[in-house]
Amino acid sequence: MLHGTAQNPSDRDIVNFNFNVSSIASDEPLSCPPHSYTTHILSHEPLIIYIENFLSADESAHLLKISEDKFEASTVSTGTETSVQKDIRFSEVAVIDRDDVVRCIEHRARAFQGWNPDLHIERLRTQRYAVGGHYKHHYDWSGASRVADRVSTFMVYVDAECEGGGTNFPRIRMPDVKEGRWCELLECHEVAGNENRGPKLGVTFKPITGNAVFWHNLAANGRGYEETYHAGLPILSGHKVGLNIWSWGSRRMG
Ligand SMILES: O=C(O)CCC(=O)C(=O)O
Ligand SMILES: [Fe+2]
Repeated sequence: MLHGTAQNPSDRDIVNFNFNVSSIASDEPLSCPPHSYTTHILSHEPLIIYIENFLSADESAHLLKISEDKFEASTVSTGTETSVQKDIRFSEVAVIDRDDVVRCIEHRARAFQGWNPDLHIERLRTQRYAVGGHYKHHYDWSGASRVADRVSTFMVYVDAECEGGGTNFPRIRMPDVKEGRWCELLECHEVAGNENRGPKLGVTFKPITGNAVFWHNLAANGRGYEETYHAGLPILSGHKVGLNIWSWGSRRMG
């Protein structure tokens, strides 16, 4: 069991956590339809990879359908108390059933990370934001246990019909955006005459339906990356539905 304080506020059910209970998706064999996606490395340390077409249109539609009657107000937790605090997190969360479509998405997330036998996928959740919805800056790793933690995150955009609502990492440097396609995927606020001032700190991923951002939460020595501090920025118009895929693994303290 893991004991301690979850910094990620949503995770009351993870605090008393056991790898053999239902919060972790098992990895029974199944046959999944072929699927391909495109990856772009944004950062090596911490590893951050942008994934285009992580979900097919059919998978996104299916996730929305099975989530619809399960959404509940998102909560935050201080370790001992769990409550709705809309100034910190204003959204709804649905813990979704593990049908075959969902299990194929779990399977894709495991395969992406190299089929590591020590890696366990937490039950998938969708998260819905309406206008004004947001999630203030936080870490997905908890640091509460020396044994295990959320080693990685996929933030998947299931339905992103919105202005605003980007996923913001204030401590990550902007890549060089003069060439390539980064400005399709990231907010690029070019200031005229600013070309020589070097890379800007702070990256915001645009929410684009079907795409995902993947990152490592822990360094090789078990330290939680402070650079993974991130937020779901407020929705200015429209709505956003995300999918959280968190992988648990052992935390080796160096
Ligand atoms: O909605 C987002 O862009 C980020 C959500 C998030 O960070 C989380 O659910 O842990
Ligand atoms: Fe997060």
